[in-house]
Amino acid sequence: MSLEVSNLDVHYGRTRALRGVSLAVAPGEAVGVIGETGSGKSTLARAIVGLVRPSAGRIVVDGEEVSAYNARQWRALRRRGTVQYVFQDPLRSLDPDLSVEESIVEPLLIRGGSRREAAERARALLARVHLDEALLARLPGELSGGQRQRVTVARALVTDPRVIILDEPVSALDAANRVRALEFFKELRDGGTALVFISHDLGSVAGVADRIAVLYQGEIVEDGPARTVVNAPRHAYTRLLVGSAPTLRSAAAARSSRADRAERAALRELLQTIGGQAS
Ligand SMILES: Nc1ncnc2c1ncn2[C@@H]1O[C@H](COP(=O)(O)OP(=O)(O)OP(=O)(O)O)[C@@H](O)[C@H]1O
Repeated sequence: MSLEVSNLDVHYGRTRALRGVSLAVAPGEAVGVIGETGSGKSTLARAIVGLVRPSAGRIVVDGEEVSAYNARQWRALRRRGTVQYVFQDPLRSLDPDLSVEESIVEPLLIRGGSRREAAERARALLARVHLDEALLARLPGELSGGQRQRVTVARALVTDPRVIILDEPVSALDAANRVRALEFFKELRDGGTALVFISHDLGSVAGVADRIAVLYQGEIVEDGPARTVVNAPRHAYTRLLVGSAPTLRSAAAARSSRADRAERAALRELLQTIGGQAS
């Protein structure tokens, strides 16, 4: 397993934000963690990258029990970049004063790589996320939202992480960019990276997640193959999520003649990947 979380509890003072959470993600597997606001999604992600300390339970990354690490070991692990956390807001993870190239190469330079090698790697990574090299000289403020998100992903990839946690990876993207992003995440997953998608919207990650875990009030109430969770949810809360998922629900609206063709094609593709039907 690339990531194994077992019986994790996290407290903030007297608030118990996570209760006995267990989640395993294999290399080349994509798991969606879905839950409403306050359900504990960010807390889980933050615990996995060592930003909050669990009060009980274990976290094992690539065979190492990181939940037992001290601050120095965490710093070393972060420098290696074995686990990467891509924040929901790309502007939060990109320094506004650094060019795209500088942002991408920074983690490599911190690890002691040469500037020349780092620049070559930045070019290769930009191509990997399907962005033009002409963007290397731009500042984050000079990019579109979709381009910025791809730059943050390129930056996360620079350390060849075993696990990438993506917070709301497609929620802010339009239909065409969403489909492109999902295709790219599939390529990453197929290359052996373990992916964890965090979202409040089941529909937005159902097309790429192999498995979906539903987090409700700090507990995982359902965990199963994405198709099963979407088509035959067992828990009442999951049924509510399926019913209210904007992307899944809007599939019906997209069938109407008013819906624009690109949106309809994107939705069809999304639904096909999870075994649904769109005409
Ligand atoms: N630093 C903190 N101090 C105290 N309580 C916190 C802190 N961070 C989160 N919480 C509480 O822990 C619970 C889980 O919060 P968390 O941010 O993990 O939820 P979330 O599912 O990520 O929500 P959202 O989708 O709104 O980001 C909530 O009740 C929240 O109020």
